[in-house]
Amino acid sequence: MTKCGYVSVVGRPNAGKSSLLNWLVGEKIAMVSHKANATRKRSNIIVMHEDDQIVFVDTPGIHETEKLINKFMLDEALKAMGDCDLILFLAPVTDKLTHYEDFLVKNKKNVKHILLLTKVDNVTNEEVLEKMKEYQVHSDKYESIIPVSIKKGTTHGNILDDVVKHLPEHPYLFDPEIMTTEHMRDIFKEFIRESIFENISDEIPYETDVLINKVEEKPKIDVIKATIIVQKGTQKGMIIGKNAEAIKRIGKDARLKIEKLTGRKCFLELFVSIKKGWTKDKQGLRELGYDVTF
Ligand SMILES: Nc1nc2c(ncn2[C@@H]2O[C@H](COP(=O)(O)OP(=O)(O)OP(=O)(O)O)[C@@H](O)[C@H]2O)c(=O)[nH]1
Repeated sequence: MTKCGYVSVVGRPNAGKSSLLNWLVGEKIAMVSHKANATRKRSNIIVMHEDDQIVFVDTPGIHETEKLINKFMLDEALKAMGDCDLILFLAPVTDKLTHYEDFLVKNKKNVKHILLLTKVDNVTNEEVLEKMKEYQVHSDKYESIIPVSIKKGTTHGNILDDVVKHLPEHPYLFDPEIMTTEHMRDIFKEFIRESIFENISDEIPYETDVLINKVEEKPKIDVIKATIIVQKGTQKGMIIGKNAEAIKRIGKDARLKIEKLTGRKCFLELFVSIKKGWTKDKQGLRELGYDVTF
């Protein structure tokens, strides 16, 4: 009998969740960003490990703030934690234990979890061992503790073998041929958002979102039209940039990512539109495709 189950990837913003998932999948599907809070919506990422199937649920970082968009993110993270068979808790090696201890309190259903110490390339081996010793006070709570470095490339096998050990015997939940249950449109949207984060400094990227207006598959090329939504005119100016240089860079970066994923040529046309206060407005969030239920 095959093993198959849901695994939530949880940790504070910037803990390295998307990087880890990308690395495990070996394809650029989950969104990676240098800034916190880039991952807003949950997405399933399916990894076949030998004959077993792992369904990773990417969750936003757990944190509390005032803005509605952030409340939604916390809600999603907690929902994912309660519903899964296993949690991978990511703790950057330089973090104090407090984030992990907060998580233990929030993990009300006591879902089994593996503790991953991330970014271990930032410190010496002695410091890694020292941190692992600190976590020993909680050794009755986690299944195992694994140091990870995406930069140095610790072997995937260890993590996936360990994950599968804790999954139930179950038939596949998804067709093994598909990498993700996310609609292609959602992936294109994430690529464009990621390119905004990479090209625009400041707080602006947090106040933008992207709508995919149209995807048309022509015989030799995919034509994608998308709108970047901002809150104010000044932000629109920043996104477009002097002589439209910024938006050209965003468009080019996003197009290359899309072409790499689909293996096809792509024509990406970007528009910018102003929609005041969308991060605080439930209807506005719904229109952007967020499933707001609270
Ligand atoms: N040195 C080092 N940096 C890493 C490693 N893994 C991730 N990073 C960096 O850490 C930053 C955050 O990584 P992400 O994968 O976007 O983090 P996240 O937890 O998904 O962040 P949110 O989406 O904001 O919740 C990026 O700049 C990564 O390049 C690692 O193993 N070593």
